[in-house]
Amino acid sequence: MAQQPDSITIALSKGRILKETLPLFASAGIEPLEDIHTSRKLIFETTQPGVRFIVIRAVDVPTYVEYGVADLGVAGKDVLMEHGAEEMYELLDLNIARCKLMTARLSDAEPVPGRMKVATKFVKVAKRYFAEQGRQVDVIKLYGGQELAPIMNLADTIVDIVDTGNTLRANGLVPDEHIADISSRLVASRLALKLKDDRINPIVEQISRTISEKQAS
Ligand SMILES: Nc1ncnc2c1ncn2[C@@H]1O[C@H](COP(=O)(O)OP(=O)(O)OP(=O)(O)O)[C@@H](O)[C@H]1O
Ligand SMILES: O=P(O)(O)OC[C@H]1O[C@H](OP(=O)(O)OP(=O)(O)O)[C@H](O)[C@@H]1O
Repeated sequence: MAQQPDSITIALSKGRILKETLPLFASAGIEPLEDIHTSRKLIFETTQPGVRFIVIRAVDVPTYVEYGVADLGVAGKDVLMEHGAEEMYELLDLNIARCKLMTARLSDAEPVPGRMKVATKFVKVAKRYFAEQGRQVDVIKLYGGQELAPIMNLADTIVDIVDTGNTLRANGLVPDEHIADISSRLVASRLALKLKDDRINPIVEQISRTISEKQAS
């Protein structure tokens, strides 16, 4: 379904941040016409004519936005850092899904002489981080459950999201180095900001007000 010139498409990450994202758009008068959590659909018309949501995997949000297929998108800063943020602008810190991107290792791990093996979903972020430190590493790509890698001796260290630290503790790991503070961001395509700013600005301003009110309460 091609985009109408005056329509707005908003790419939402399904998964853990969807539930916290929807009230922010609802405050700007944008609510899905169907239950987004139970439907198998990927496109949802909303209460605002010409504004629709697409609901996709978190890692795919930057792709839809950078190609200008989605005008706006919501994704974690971790996902944006890993993808690279060309052709898009970060408009707002939504202050949801706050966590940290960290390295972690087995609590009884000895220091690694020479090249370190790092397991992670965040290959580019990890390579950049260790390169900046002048440390030699081999990065091993995993798609989840990174905490298993040091236990199984697949890697010496992981780069992963840490929130409560429960997953690390449950697996005998400890957080080590802090790479970045993470939260979800509202991003816009460069094209949409040029061509549709009159439709986008009121949405962004209202969500920004809602975030400020939430922070103040
Ligand atoms: N434990 C956590 N606590 C708080 N925020 C988190 C946590 N884990 C991930 N996040 C944030 O929420 C975003 C979405 O996480 P989610 O688990 O839904 O996606 P994902 O694991 O990247 O996607 P998928 O399930 O499609 O592989 C992440 O990009 C990150 O910014
Ligand atoms: O510090 P905690 O509160 O325990 O949260 C951190 C965990 O949450 C995320 O996992 P997710 O549930 O997304 O699974 P994943 O292993 O597929 O990434 C992340 O990858 C950690 O494993």
